[in-house]
Amino acid sequence: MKYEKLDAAAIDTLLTERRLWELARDGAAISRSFKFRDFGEAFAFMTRCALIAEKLDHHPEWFNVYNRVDIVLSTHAVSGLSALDFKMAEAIDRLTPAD
Ligand SMILES: C[C@H](O)[C@H](O)[C@H]1CNC2=NC(N)=NC(=O)C2=N1
Repeated sequence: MKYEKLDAAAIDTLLTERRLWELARDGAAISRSFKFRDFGEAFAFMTRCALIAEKLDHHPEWFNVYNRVDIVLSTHAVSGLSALDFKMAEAIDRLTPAD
């Protein structure tokens, strides 16, 4: 397996570098919500996320309504979090100004 399941201590450490994300699903995922001016901006953001997802071969679970995008990251192959989720979160954070 290329990416292994992270333990709670490793997750805690990585979360300190990813302040805008929070643990979800009992520690099996991380999540962050985004708000944009309108649907066009939200969808443009999702398009950029999709390109990252394809590049990393790691795909978000997400929900969009109008200007809101909720993202949940989890590694299905390990039924929990792997380093790839944090790599993806970091890349997504770089798309948006810190809010
Ligand atoms: C075959 C392919 O590499 C796998 O199915 C990838 C695709 N994208 C993925 N995305 C996520 N979030 N978790 C996975 O385990 C995963 N696996």
